[in-house]
Amino acid sequence: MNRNILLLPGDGIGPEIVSEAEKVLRLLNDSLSLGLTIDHALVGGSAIDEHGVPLPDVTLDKAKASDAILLGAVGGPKWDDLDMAIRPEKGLLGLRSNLELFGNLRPAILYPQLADASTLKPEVVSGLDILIVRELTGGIYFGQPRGVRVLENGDREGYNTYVYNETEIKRIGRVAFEAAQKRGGKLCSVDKANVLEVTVLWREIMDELAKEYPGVELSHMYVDNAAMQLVRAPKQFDVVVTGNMFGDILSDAAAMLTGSIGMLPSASLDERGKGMYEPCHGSAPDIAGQGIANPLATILSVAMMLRYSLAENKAADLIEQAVSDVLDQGFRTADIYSEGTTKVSTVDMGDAVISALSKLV
Ligand SMILES: NC(=O)c1ccc[n+]([C@@H]2O[C@H](COP(=O)([O-])OP(=O)(O)OC[C@H]3O[C@@H](n4cnc5c(N)ncnc54)[C@H](O)[C@@H]3O)[C@@H](O)[C@H]2O)c1
Ligand SMILES: CC(C)[C@H](C(=O)O)[C@@H](O)C(=O)O
Ligand SMILES: [Mg+2]
Repeated sequence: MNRNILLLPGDGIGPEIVSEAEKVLRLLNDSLSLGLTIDHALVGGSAIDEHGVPLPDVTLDKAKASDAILLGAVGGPKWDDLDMAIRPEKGLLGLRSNLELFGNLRPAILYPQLADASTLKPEVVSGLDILIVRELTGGIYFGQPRGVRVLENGDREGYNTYVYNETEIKRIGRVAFEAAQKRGGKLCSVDKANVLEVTVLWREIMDELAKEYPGVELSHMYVDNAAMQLVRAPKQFDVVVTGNMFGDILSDAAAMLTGSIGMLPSASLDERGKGMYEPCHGSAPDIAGQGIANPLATILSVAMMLRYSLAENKAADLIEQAVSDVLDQGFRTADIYSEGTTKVSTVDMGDAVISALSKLV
């Protein structure tokens, strides 16, 4: 069966990490005869430089025609002064909304070999395995009206709208309940229902859904407490479900529990399981071009792609095993380096995964 995979390297470290992930994908494609056709396109700042817009029609058309997409990262100081409507980030947001990728899965798993790399005490994070389910196409990111206006007194006022309708809450809720059902059976819904009406509705709907999933134990937590609990006792969580902005923030915090944001992959899925896969981190302009970025989050995103969009579970398992083997061998990029391990570059880390994978296929 032929499947089309679109690679969108993007900006900053994006091209560096996506080319390591591409090596992994090509090796598996060849050795397991996965029938994947791999194409590339521009998004974000690189698309602005070439086409004047962050999401050119040619990229969107290719994305719509593909079976799965792998994205590196977008953005960087070069484009920070552009109008909001044409910033690189709009390219990513446009892909998410045009493809209706509302269900964002961000698993934070601590590889035991990295217990020392986390800034938290090993006993706090060892064995950590949590899943953040973030709503990705609604909330304050997309609510209208939005903008900056001038008031009668001449003051400028910025405004955004935090809005969720029942349908949007229900569909992300179902993704989270179903994930919890397959995992540890615990779901924590994170909101700000003590202040924001939109999240009062969110909480009501999660309670209604809970009746359909008797095997899942639902709890609620305010987002400020959730941020604190994530660093105090993260292992109390199994699945966390939350809105777009809270999920963005909490997943970066969760990333540090795993040692580095360079370890956190993600899947963004539509109703039918078509997906875009990307590391949770950004384009890291501070280290771009130095060849030191950690490619593992992107490589692990390929594993999620194989599992969720391509039903190639064996290939996905092999990638995760290879990553674990490489960590066992002591290879570390700078962000996860600790004494006694071997510091390697982005390309060396990619090569180490390829070499571990070659022994497994
Ligand atoms: N999905 C995306 O495309 C995405 C996500 C987040 C931020 N961004 C964009 O990226 C740009 C930079 O944002 P930021 O600095 O706030 O966040 P960032 O995630 O790019 O970087 C934060 C810190 O983490 C480090 N880091 C990130 N990824 C790493 C990796 N793979 N290996 C080692 N270290 C890594 C960076 O060096 C930096 O110190 C902005 O333009 C932002 O809008 C894009
Ligand atoms: C770049 C930005 C639009 C994006 C977000 O806020 O969703 C990023 O931070 C992420 O976590 O994927
Ligand atoms: Mg983010």
